[in-house]
Amino acid sequence: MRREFLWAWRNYVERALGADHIKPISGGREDFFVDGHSVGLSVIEAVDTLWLMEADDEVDRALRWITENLSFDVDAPFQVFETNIRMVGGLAAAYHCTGERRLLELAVDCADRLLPAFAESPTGLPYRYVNLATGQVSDPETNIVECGTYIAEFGQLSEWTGDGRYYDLAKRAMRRVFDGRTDLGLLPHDINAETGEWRNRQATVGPPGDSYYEYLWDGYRLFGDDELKQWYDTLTDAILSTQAERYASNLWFPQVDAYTGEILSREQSVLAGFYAGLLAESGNVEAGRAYHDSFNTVQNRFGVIPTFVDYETMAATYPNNALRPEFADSALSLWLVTGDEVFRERARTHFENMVATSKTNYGFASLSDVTADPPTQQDSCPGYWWSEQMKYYWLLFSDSPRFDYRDNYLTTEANLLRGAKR
Ligand SMILES: O=C1NC[C@H](CO)[C@@H](O)[C@@H]1O
Ligand SMILES: [Ca+2]
Repeated sequence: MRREFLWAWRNYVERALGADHIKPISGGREDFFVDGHSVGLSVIEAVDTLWLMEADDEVDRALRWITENLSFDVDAPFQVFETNIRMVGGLAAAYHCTGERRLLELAVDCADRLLPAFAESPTGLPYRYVNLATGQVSDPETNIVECGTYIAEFGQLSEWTGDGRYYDLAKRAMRRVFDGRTDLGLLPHDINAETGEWRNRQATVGPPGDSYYEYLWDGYRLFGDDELKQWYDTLTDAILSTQAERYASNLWFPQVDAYTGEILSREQSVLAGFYAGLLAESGNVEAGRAYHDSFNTVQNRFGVIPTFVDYETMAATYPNNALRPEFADSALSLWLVTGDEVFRERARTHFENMVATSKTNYGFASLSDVTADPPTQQDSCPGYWWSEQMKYYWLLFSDSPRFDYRDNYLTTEANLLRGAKR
């Protein structure tokens, strides 16, 4: 795992250093946040993984690029949610691992440029975009993930700086979402930031519902906020009692109408696989195990889990897979909670199948069709690959001396905010 990661890293450094993404087939460069202007996303995503792998010369090289090149003074709209979980979170994790103060300053600078999206909103639900140079906000047509996935990173900044603004703004948005729950205790997923009105009826544990639930629990775990736990418990009780479905002896979470509970779709997103780990972390171990078992059935059937599978037919309704990490994410969480070797076996298969299907000339490629023989590749490697699955595999198999296996925390982008042992 370490050899594969460092091989891909060295190719990135040689061919695309500073680009948000490397194009792993052609060796080219690709922008993520803003067309025509990269901010070194893959460097920021890779730092804590390199550190945990004890590749300290590469950590130094990454820090050198960041301190010499990274600036958020960019006159363009950045997506608030993605900028937080990737850039604020990545810099915060790099600071947690290395203690390099400049990284904290950059994380705070980035977060400060995101704040107008919250402060300008009449409801406290953040706009989706903000211009990092001018503070101009845009797009109120948002969802509960992009409104409620900040408290881990923002709360950590409040703790480190003593400025409670970050935590308060993140929590205010989460409260507004929670206050909109239906009589069934379920949440639709699309919402208008200016009016607070729901824009749809469908509830999902997949995107764009997923990390709202994740961060309610994480905010409680990280900062001891019992109110967040109450909100999490209320919503999770409703999901387990109303949304869960046992089908062909597997546990699934179909999309349902938040007001009536009627099943709207039996498609499951590969991203929903994170939920198995969250359930286990929050005390619902059997449900977490059962949901991971369900996705393991899909991994065994396809080799690489398709972006969407219909669990009634077990057909891939959307056959691509952009190197999605969630099955490995929840395998690590379940292994940390239960110690059960089965989760390491499943993660090993996930790793081996990824290498067999995604490895290409200069790195690892997203797949356009996992059902093709062999699966077809796309010339793109997402930033989360550097932060997520390679870190999950490493932690599962390395017994890293730099990671506190008993007391730790990884964000939804696998940024390490607790548990680095320097
Ligand atoms: O929470 C997230 N959602 C989408 C990406 C991984 O699929 C990643 O950015 C992160 O894990
Ligand atoms: Ca995630």
